[in-house]
Amino acid sequence: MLRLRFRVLRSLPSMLCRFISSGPGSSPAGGQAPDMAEVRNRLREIVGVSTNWSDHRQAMKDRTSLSSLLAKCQEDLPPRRMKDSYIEIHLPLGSQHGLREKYLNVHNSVRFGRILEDLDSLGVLICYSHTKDPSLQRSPLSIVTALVDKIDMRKNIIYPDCDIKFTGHVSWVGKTSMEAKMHMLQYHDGAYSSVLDATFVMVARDPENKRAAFVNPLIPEGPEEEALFKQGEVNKTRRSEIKTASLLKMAPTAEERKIVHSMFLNTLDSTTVSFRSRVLPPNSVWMEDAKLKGLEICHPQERNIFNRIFGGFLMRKAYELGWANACTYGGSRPHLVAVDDIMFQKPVEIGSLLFLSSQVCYTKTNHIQVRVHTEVFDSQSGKHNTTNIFHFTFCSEKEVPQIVPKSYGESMLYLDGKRHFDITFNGTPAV
Ligand SMILES: CCCCCC(=O)SCCNC(=O)CCNC(=O)[C@H](O)C(C)(C)COP(=O)(O)OP(=O)(O)OC[C@H]1O[C@@H](n2cnc3c(N)ncnc32)[C@H](O)[C@@H]1OP(=O)(O)O
Repeated sequence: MLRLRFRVLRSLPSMLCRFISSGPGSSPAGGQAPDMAEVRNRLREIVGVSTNWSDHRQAMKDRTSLSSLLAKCQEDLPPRRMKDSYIEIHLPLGSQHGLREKYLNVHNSVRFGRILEDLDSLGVLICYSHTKDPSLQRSPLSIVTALVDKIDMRKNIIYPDCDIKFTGHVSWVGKTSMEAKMHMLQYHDGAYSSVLDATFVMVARDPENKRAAFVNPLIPEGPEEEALFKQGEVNKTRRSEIKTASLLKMAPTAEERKIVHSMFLNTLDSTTVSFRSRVLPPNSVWMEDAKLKGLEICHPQERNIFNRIFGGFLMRKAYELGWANACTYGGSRPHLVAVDDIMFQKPVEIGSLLFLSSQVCYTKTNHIQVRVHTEVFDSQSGKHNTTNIFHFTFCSEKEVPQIVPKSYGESMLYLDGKRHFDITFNGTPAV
């Protein structure tokens, strides 16, 4: 897999105000950059949201008047450089005991769902920094998360009592969309080392979040930035190719058809001459028995700055359900290897009933590929609408049973899971 490293900008000073950390714990000496609370406060200021749910209608009305400030075309907006959006944020787990509780899991590690929430907020702030117009107090743009393209884990262990640092910047820009690259590092044994690299795609909308809005162009400076920008173009093309070849639109490849048929033959009952008698092979689990479901009532507390459900909250809930499914399936504690292609297809409205459904869809040795599908129920139309699809790759402590599809639909889920798994390990689906 192509892994571009971002060295030049890491040394740039933080763009925001500084805090000083105090108290014992595994923290580097000296000042600290802003924390996550500061990120969220900054986002509230940029958008101008109400802090009380009872005022949200008025706040939304106030934002509507900002529509006249939107650019008519991208060329009207001044270009930005990567360093204009560079941000460094600290999560002082080493020094702030109170904060640790929020992040701690029962395995004395960090809750990854919380990290997903932080990355989402940070990604949005990075994009607001890219599009910042210094002459305006509030941004007319509503910037939403469209996609988590990839999160690659570099370490299995995240210590709950050592400081964490996030860095990130806009790495590619389209007309109305922006790619944000973020890195998470942890301070341990006297130095910061990489924990994960993430790539998110954010989309700019008008103040009412009804139509797309132009964003400032990005001018890469120097060979490293040019390579990052080119990679953004490659990512866009890859995404569109994957979308075109989706099993929801196209038949599987010849190789994939062979895989499915061989699994089918492997489940036929050799004592009967029937296509219908199916027998589960040893050390296997039928796919229909590897689901775990959940429900969330979407309360105002989980709203984002645009009065919809916060994308990070959706990711945390989906991740935790997916993790629980992998844990039940594998019978031991799984750790996350990669997250890829989390799609935010539709906003989730406050008050929605959110149905989450996780499915183990592919396995290999001790790896488990889990897909989580979320949908909302519209009580007026009686219809369910898909809002998100999440893909997580986990690694279990021991070898796991093989997942076996029974129906044609399950076979497609299996192949889709395999494609995601192959992307994680080979950088491309092995089709
Ligand atoms: C604390 C604050 C955090 C706030 C963050 C959140 O919580 S946000 C909450 C979670 N997220 C959401 O609710 C978003 C839900 N999804 C949506 O509303 C919509 O699907 C969307 C706005 C993302 C996209 O809508 P449309 O598909 O109609 O957009 P449209 O076709 O006009 O495309 C606009 C631009 O987005 C890009 N685009 C759209 N979907 C994309 C995807 N899955 N992956 C990559 N890029 C995508 C297009 O290429 C285009 O870029 P170019 O114009 O450059 O070619």
